[in-house]
Amino acid sequence: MPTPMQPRSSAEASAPPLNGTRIQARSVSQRVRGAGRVLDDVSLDLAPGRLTVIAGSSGAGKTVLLQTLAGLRAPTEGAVLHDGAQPGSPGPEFGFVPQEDIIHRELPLHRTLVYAAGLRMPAGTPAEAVTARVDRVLEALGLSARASTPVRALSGGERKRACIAAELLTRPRVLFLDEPTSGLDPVTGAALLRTLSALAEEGTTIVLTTHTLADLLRGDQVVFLSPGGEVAYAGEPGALCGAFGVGTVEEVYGAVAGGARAERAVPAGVGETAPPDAGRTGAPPSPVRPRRVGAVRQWSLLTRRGTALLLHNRLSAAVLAGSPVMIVAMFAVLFRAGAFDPAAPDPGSTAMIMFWIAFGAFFFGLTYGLLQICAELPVLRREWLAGLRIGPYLASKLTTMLPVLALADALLLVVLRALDRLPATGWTTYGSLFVSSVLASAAALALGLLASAAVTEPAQATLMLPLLCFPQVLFSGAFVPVPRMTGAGEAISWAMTNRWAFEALGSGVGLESLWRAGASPLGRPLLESYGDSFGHPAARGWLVLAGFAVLFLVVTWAVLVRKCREGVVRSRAGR
Ligand SMILES: Nc1ncnc2c1ncn2[C@@H]1O[C@H](COP(=O)(O)OP(=O)(O)OP(=O)(O)O)[C@@H](O)[C@H]1O
Repeated sequence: MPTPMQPRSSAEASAPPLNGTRIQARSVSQRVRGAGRVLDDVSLDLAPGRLTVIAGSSGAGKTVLLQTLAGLRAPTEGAVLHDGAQPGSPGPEFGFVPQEDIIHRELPLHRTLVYAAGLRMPAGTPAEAVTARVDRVLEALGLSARASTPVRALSGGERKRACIAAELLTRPRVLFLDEPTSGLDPVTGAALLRTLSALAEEGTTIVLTTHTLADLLRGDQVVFLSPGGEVAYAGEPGALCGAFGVGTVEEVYGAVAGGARAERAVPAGVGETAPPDAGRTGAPPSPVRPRRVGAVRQWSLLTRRGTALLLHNRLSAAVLAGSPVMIVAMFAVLFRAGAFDPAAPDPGSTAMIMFWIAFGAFFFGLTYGLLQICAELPVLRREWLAGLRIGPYLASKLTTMLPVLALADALLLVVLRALDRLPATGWTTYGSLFVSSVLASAAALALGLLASAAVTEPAQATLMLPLLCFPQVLFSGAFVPVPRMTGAGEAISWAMTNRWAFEALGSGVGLESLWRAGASPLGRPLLESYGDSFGHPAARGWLVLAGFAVLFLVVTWAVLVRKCREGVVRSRAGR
C-alpha cells in the first residue's frame, strides 16, 4: 500500500528521467482590457526540472503571469520562450491545472482518468497501457485507495490531486498550476507541494501560483510580484526574507506593498544569465510528436463518456426520464378524447393538441441541451488544449441526446394515440408526426446547446429557459395565427422553430381537410383565421427545422472555439 503523496513516487522512479522544459520570459509586459498594464517588464529564466513558486498580493498578476509563461496568453510586449522557441500549440508534454476542476465529478476516479487518458495519450495506445498508466499516476499521487470513489465524493485536496493526475497521464515536461493549495489545510497543502517537488526532481518543470505563505519556502525558486506586476524578487526561497531585510514571509508582503524591491538574487535556474543548457538533462525535446487521437475516435470516446456521465448524474437522469413522463401525463389529462373524429371534430382542440406536441418536443430538446456544456466548460477548455476538437464534441452530444429525445417524442405520440387524443390514421401520418417532432426536438437541442455554450455558468442557463420558451409560445402562430399577427410579429415568427414544427405537424395530421370537410361548423372560420399555415407539405417545415438545427450547431461551434481560445484567460468565474 503506497503512502499517500509519498515525496518520491516509486512508480515513476523506474521511468527514464524527463527533459523538463526551459521557460524564459524576456521583458514581458501584459495589458488586459479593463485592467491596464498587469505585468511590467518581467524577465525570468526558469530552468528545467525546477519547482517555481509565483507569489504576490491579490491582483498582482500571478495568474496572468502563469498563463503568459504557459504560452496561453501572448504578451503585449516582450517574448516568452519554451526551450528557446515560441510556445507552439500545447501537446501531451504540456500540463496546466487551472483553479477549477478539469475532470468530471460523476464517475469513479479511475474510470474518469481512463477517459481523460483516452483523449490525451497518443492514438493507438493499447487499453492495458492506458490502465497501467492510470494506475501508476494514482499511485504516484497517493490516490490508489480512492480509485473507485466517485470524484464528487473526494475531498478538496484529493480532487485537486485528481486534476493533477489527469495532467500527469502523458508525463508532461512542464506543469503549470494556478493556486493548487488554495482551500487545502496546511498538512494537505504541504503534502501536495512535496509531491510536486518529487515530480520536479524527476525532470518536470513546475510553475505554480500561491497565496499560502509556507509554499514560498517549499519550491526551488520564488518569483514575487509587486502590486504593479513587476518582479520584486526572483531567487532562492531561503534568501527571500533577507533580501527585504525582514524576518518572516508575511513581512515580505508588507515590504513589497510599501514599494520595496530586492536586489535580484540569481540562483541556478532563475535570472537572465542562466546558461541555455541549465537543468537536469538539458537535452532538447524530441521534434517527433506522438500521433493525436483522430476525430472519429474522439467522437466515440466522448459519446461513451457522455452516456456514462448522464446515467451517473442523478439530476440529468431525473430531467431526462422525468420531464417527458410528466408532460405526457399532463397532456393526457388536459385534452378530451375524440377531437379528431371526422363525424364530430373539435377543430380548436385539434390545433391546440398539435401546438402542445410541438412545444413538448421543443421543451424536451431545450432542457436536454441547456445544461450540457456550461457545467463542463473548464473540462472542455482543458481537453481542447490537449487536442480535443469541437466538431466531435458536439457530434457526441447529438449522438447521446437524440435517441433519448426520439424516445420521448415517440412516447408522447403513442400515449396520445392510445388515449384517442390523436386520430386513428395509418403509419404515414404517424411517420410524419414523428419526423416533425424529432426535428423540432433536434432544433431545440441545438438551441439549448448554443445557449449553454454562450452563458458563463449553469445558473444563467437556467434563467435562459423562460426567455427562450416564451417567444416560442407567443409567436408560434397557434394562439395568434400568423395571418393575424402584426408585420413585426410575423417577422419574428419566422425565426421560431416552434412555428415550423406546429405547421408541419398540422399539415402531417391533415388539419386543413379535417376543418374543411369535417362536420364541425367551426372548421371553416378557423381555416380562414389560420390561412395557409397548414397548406404546405410537412417536408417544408422539416427542411426549415433541419436548417435551424444546423445553423444553431455552427454558431455553437464558433462560440466554443472562441471560448476555448480565450478560455484559459477568462476561466475564472465572472471574467
Ligand atoms: N480577463 C480579464 N479581464 C479583465 N481583467 C482581468 C482579466 N484577467 C485578469 N485581469 C485583471 O488583471 C489583474 C491581475 O489579475 P490576476 O488574476 O493575474 O491576479 P492574481 O495575482 O492572480 O490575483 P489573485 O491572487 O486574487 O488570484 C487583476 O486586476 C485582474 O482584475
